[in-house]
Amino acid sequence: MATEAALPQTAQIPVINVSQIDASTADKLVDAAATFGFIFVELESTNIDYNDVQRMFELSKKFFASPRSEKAKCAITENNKGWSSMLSETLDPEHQSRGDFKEALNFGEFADGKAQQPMPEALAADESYLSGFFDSCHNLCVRLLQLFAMGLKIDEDAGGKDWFSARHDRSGPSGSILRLLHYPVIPPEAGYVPEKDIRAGAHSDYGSITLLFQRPAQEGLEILSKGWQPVPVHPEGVDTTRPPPILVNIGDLLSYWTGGYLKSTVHRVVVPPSASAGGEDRYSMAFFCHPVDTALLVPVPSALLRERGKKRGAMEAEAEGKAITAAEHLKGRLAATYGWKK
Ligand SMILES: O=C(O)CCC(=O)C(=O)O
Ligand SMILES: [Fe+2]
Repeated sequence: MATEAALPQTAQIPVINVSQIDASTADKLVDAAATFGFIFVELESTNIDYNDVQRMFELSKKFFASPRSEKAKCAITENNKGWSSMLSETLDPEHQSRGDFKEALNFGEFADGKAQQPMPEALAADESYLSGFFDSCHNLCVRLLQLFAMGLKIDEDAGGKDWFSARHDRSGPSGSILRLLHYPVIPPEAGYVPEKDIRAGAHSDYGSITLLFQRPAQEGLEILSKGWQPVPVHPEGVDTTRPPPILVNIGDLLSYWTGGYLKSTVHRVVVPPSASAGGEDRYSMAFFCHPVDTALLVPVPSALLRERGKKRGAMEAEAEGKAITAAEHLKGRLAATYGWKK
């Protein structure tokens, strides 16, 4: 359920401190998610250590710099795990000959510190470290899901603040993915055209919530809100000497689950014109949090949604006796994107 957020031209995505699990933080998060679908979360207010973010970016660089033949051994498969390069479906065919605009490495859930997919040679020694970072991202998502549940005023007798997190408890397989992204610089002689050289095509994310880690001075993300609006790495009011805040956005599944109340906002990546004159490669990292595959997307028992929600998404499906699971929701979204058979 991708929508265009009602973000006024001049509005800023709010920056929220999530160190407290309390009603005021919860209300701020839900407000931002219902208005913009995007929220900045102060990194220092989370369980994630900036040294780990930086080390992850070092590992990412190391992997993407490794020989193509090695990366190809971990090529992405239908389970959405592995390395993909130049996602051609996101690019205008007239630009195909330019080569790679973007490559990515997706890690699914680890089990006891072990990847459940071919491990790239360049990262083999860091498998348990990557698994630990995956866990930290998941734990932050659990905290955010608790805050969302509080802000939505989920009925206490139905599970209250733990209603979403109980459905993201890692008791079974899930679609959660940790993704490393690399956008190589386009050489100036390639005739860079900012409006055409889209590095990641317009899309919305599939899962519950996404954490996006951006690097200082590596802008490029834009969100669709009455036209394309650039998203800064350091928003106004956050000193550039501080770690960039984590950008959190709502995915299609959580939007579907809440009848569209929380917005899954369309976004894309361009490399700003200033980068055209010999800029640097852009690296980013995303953690896509999904419920366990078996979670049934029934209407959220929320006082706020009963009051303000629309009979859409999970609310409509339930009324028709067609509630789907998280796995079915994801399968539908992947099939729509990659043309894989349902
Ligand atoms: O690289 C970015 O900044 C955004 C990536 C993204 O939106 C995605 O992978 O879903
Ligand atoms: Fe995205």
